[in-house]
Amino acid sequence: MDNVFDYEDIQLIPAKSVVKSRSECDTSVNFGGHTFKLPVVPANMQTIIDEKIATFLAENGYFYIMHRFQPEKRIDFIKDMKARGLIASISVGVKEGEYDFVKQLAEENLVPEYITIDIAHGHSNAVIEMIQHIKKYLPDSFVIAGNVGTPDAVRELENAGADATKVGIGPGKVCITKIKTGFGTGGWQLAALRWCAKAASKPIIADGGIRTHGDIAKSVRFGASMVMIGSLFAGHEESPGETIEKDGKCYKEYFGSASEFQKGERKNVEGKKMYVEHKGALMDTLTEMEQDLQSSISYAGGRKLQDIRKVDYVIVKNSIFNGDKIY
Ligand SMILES: NC(=O)C1=CN([C@@H]2O[C@H](COP(=O)(O)OP(=O)(O)OC[C@H]3O[C@@H](n4cnc5c(N)ncnc54)[C@H](OP(=O)(O)O)[C@@H]3O)[C@@H](O)[C@H]2O)C=CC1
Ligand SMILES: Nc1nc2c(ncn2[C@@H]2O[C@H](COP(=O)(O)O)[C@@H](O)[C@H]2O)c(=O)[nH]1
Repeated sequence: MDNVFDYEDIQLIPAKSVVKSRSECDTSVNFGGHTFKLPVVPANMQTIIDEKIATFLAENGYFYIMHRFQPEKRIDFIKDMKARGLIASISVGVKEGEYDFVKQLAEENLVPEYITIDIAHGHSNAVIEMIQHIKKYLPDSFVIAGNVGTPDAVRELENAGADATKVGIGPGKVCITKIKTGFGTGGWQLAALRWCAKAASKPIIADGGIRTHGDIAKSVRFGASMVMIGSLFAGHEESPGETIEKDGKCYKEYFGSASEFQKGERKNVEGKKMYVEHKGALMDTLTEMEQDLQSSISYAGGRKLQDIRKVDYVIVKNSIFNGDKIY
């Protein structure tokens, strides 16, 4: 790896605008055969998404991935989404019971449009075997496999049959993998994304480390088809986490999927819990993301999302925030 950088080390270089209004810029993306309003998906974590939010997102044209931490609810969830004519997008793990679950879906002819294999270290035989198992029993499901952080891993999972790979090991806000293990893409997630995207022949989801809406445009520039975001989606009125009040302010919990709060035990803990300030309605954030991304497209001198891919960039020596708080 030569140039190593992260989101805040990069600025995209503006090109002459070709639109009269930013509202002309189209942020939609085709991913896995469906078109979504934004190249953004809330993280498949228990304090970020639940059945209600998934339904809201699907009804309003946004991509979603339901988490896998209440496995017993997944069958009813898929049935419910199908009954409403909505896309079913679920997560699975790699333990023995998950193989039976996939077979059960096939037997009941319940075919989710998207299945995400959600594993910390996705470059493994366990994930490769699960990809092959899903492709055998549910060949029409679009399989997203992860997480990975190297071109080798991307190639191997694609060759095993994955339709998309998810890149990001350790850049998450509630992640402590980098501290506990010394490994990952934390601190150079954007460069890792570029590295992986160069090797990929199928779409990539950039996962973790997004701290501002501008980071979405940067992810697209460096090869992401979709961007998974946790912390920016935490703390909304609709968010599943517990709400607490402190010094007259409301906060909501956001915890890692490998935290002891998720696992119920202190074993192989690689995540923590934090409280984020209450942010209001989820729809307001999605609307602001869309407006900011429309603006990004206009600065790219384009009309559609893919135009961001063509812009130049510079690596800035100091933090682009110059010590300022982000907001
Ligand atoms: N994106 C990221 O940076 C990270 C995300 N996470 C999230 O935490 C959740 C839990 O992840 P995960 O622990 O994978 O899921 P599971 O707890 O379901 O573990 C999956 C299986 O993989 C094994 N396993 C876990 N880690 C490794 C490893 N490093 N090497 C070899 N085998 C391993 C586990 O066995 P055993 O437990 O016995 O080792 C288990 O059999 C997921 O939602 C994941 O996305 C967690 C860490 C990093
Ligand atoms: N190392 C860990 N990573 C985790 C854990 N739970 C979730 N995640 C990853 O973080 C992103 C969200 O990142 P954010 O910066 O947008 O908040 C999520 O999609 C997972 O990939 C965890 O316990 N440990």
